[in-house]
Amino acid sequence: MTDIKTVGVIGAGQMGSGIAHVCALAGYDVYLNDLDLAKIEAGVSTIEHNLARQVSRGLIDDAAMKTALGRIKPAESLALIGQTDLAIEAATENEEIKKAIFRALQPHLKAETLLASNTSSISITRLASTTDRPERFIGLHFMNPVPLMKLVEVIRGIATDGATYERAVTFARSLGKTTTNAEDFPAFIVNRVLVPMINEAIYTLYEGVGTVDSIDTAMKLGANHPMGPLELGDFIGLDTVLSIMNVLYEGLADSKYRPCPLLVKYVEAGWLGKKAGRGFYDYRGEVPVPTR
Ligand SMILES: CC(=O)CC(=O)SCCNC(=O)CCNC(=O)[C@H](O)C(C)(C)COP(=O)(O)OP(=O)(O)OC[C@H]1O[C@@H](n2cnc3c(N)ncnc32)[C@H](O)[C@@H]1OP(=O)(O)O
Ligand SMILES: NC(=O)C1=CN([C@@H]2O[C@H](COP(=O)(O)OP(=O)(O)OC[C@H]3O[C@@H](n4cnc5c(N)ncnc54)[C@H](OP(=O)(O)O)[C@@H]3O)[C@@H](O)[C@H]2O)C=CC1
Repeated sequence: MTDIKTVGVIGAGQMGSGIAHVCALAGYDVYLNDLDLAKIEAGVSTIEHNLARQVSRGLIDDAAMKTALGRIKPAESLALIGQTDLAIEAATENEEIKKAIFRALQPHLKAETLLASNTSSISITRLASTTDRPERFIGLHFMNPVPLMKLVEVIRGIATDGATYERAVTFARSLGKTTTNAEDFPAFIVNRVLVPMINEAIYTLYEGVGTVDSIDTAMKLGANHPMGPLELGDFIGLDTVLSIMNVLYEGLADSKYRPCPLLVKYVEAGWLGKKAGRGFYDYRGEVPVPTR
């Protein structure tokens, strides 16, 4: 059993809302924070939509949905997050943003609060070093979409102690997740393997080897991937894909990780994928339409 009762989630985007969703369903009281109340409310309505989908599929009942929603409280101030037993940061994949969040949270933290980051790629050791408790700081890397994906990667920074690791693993398992241990190197395991594959698919498009449709169809039917790599890039968010490639490129100092210029162009255009309405597909109509 976990001794954690309350969970704070910072960032109410696709991952923060998913983490709040599974925590509330598992019985935790959740405080959800973002830059303003409108963003928190948007996160809560995403959770409501995704819980309703689980009800319609017979995975949970109506009462469980209502109880879970009742457990999620908006936290406009980080002061509320600092009083939780476990604070999970799930804001934009940018090291400076994440460090600024942990610095701002610092004065509000109760002594026992455990800190976690859902970062996809950034050093847990570096993020932990901005806090007063690197021994109680850990990477809890959930997968997207959180309610459906079984894995949580657990990443210890250089100073993370054994008790924190055990508590984090017990917590993730209490959400019905399976954990794997990854060492603290750029992008850990899943994204070290997955994101260069997505970047390579974008090079394949850039070099004219295939179209959006032929590349995704090839990988879905030829390699049994549930989503094609370009659809998956859009699903993750192309800003996040680019950030991860940059962390790999800089952190491993190897040119094989250079981000594809076409990926950079899409991000510069604000075509960030599904969450922005447009990426390698245009999602604004009835069905997604390839943009190349
Ligand atoms: C970047 C990182 O740091 C790490 C990562 O997470 S990498 C990404 C890892 N994830 C993947 O690789 C996912 C690959 N895709 C899949 O496995 C499958 O397509 C899937 C599990 C996502 C969906 O499978 P499915 O249930 O057969 O699809 P379907 O019922 O049609 O649902 C698809 C839709 O529901 C979402 N979804 C379904 N149930 C959901 C739930 N309970 N909560 C949230 N989203 C849900 C999907 O994202 C998608 O959205 P829309 O319908 O709103 O457009
Ligand atoms: N997308 C994915 O598939 C996965 C992502 N991750 C990781 O999860 C994290 C979040 O990603 P994701 O949910 O996809 O991104 P989103 O862009 O969907 O959400 C990020 C949210 O954080 C908000 N935010 C930015 N700065 C702050 C701040 N200072 N305080 C509070 N909230 C802030 C953003 O607001 P605004 O939009 O106004 O900037 C936005 O609402 C990243 O670290 C990412 O790498 C991990 C696993 C999978």
